[in-house]
Amino acid sequence: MAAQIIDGKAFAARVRDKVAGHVARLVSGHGVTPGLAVVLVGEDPASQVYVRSKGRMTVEVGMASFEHRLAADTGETELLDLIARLNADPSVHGILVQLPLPDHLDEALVIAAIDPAKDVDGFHISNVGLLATGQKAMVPCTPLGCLMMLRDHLGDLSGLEAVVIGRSNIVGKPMAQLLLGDSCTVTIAHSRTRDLPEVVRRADIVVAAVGRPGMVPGDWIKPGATVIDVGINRVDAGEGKTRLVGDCDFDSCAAVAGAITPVPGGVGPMTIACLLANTVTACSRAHGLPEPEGLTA
Ligand SMILES: Nc1nc2c(c(=O)[nH]1)N[C@@H](CN(C=O)c1ccc(C(=O)N[C@@H](CCC(=O)O)C(=O)O)cc1)CN2
Repeated sequence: MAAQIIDGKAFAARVRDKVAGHVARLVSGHGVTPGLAVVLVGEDPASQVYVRSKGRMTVEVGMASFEHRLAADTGETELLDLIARLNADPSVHGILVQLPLPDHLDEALVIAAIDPAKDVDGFHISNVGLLATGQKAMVPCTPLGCLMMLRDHLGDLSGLEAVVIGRSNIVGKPMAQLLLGDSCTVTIAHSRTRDLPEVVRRADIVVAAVGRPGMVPGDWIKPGATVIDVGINRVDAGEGKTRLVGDCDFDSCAAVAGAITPVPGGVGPMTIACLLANTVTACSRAHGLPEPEGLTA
């Protein structure tokens, strides 16, 4: 069986079009322009690329982009002061601090300083709690993107067996909450899980989010299952070059699965599209206006 390839790049473009439509309605109907502030501390090359893409795409959908680039040795007080100013700024509806932060900064403290209503990453403990209790939350962008692709591909997810491999706060745990919210039977597997291959073989939906290149081989996959590969791992491609691979061994998984996301071009592009979706949602909520349809969990 050859799996259907779920084209995250094309899906993300459709999500951005929907966001642009909602932004246009906010601007023309209510005189409100959603604004997203992105804070980058230091010069991590991958983060610089992501932040540049975020700024460009924010402007492309008609929103205001505020970029704050701080030196790698920026102190906690200076960063917290900036967040306090962004929290108080009515033209800023979404705040994102690009991760990872330099080692001397306390990530949990910095995230806790963001106004939960502007926390478009969905990492603030208030949003984590709201999601876990099935209430209206800001939902982390990568899992939200995975959920959108799953719903689009499978329709109703209720009753399906889902296995999430990885228990990070950013992907694994919120992904499991979202799947539970859609009435899947959810298992979170991790490095201590006994007989991981057998656990994964039960799954109608596999979400791999461990950051280990090619860890999931095709013989772990139930025939016809939907495989969402969140891994973005840069590996040696010889001759001084590198290439990106996922957590799943693509060829062997694609031979068994019903559908699979590629790396690159799968989950990755959905992360930024969902950040834009969360920003327009945050703006709508801040102004007591209807939320965009199809862009939330
Ligand atoms: N505050 C946050 N920091 C980070 C997040 C996040 O959601 N919030 N996620 C990642 C990085 N990230 C966005 O910030 C991100 C990662 C990957 C992609 C993407 O489009 N990847 C492409 C490949 C790009 C490449 O060639 O390197 C793909 O998979 O096709 C977008 C955004 C960590 N930090």
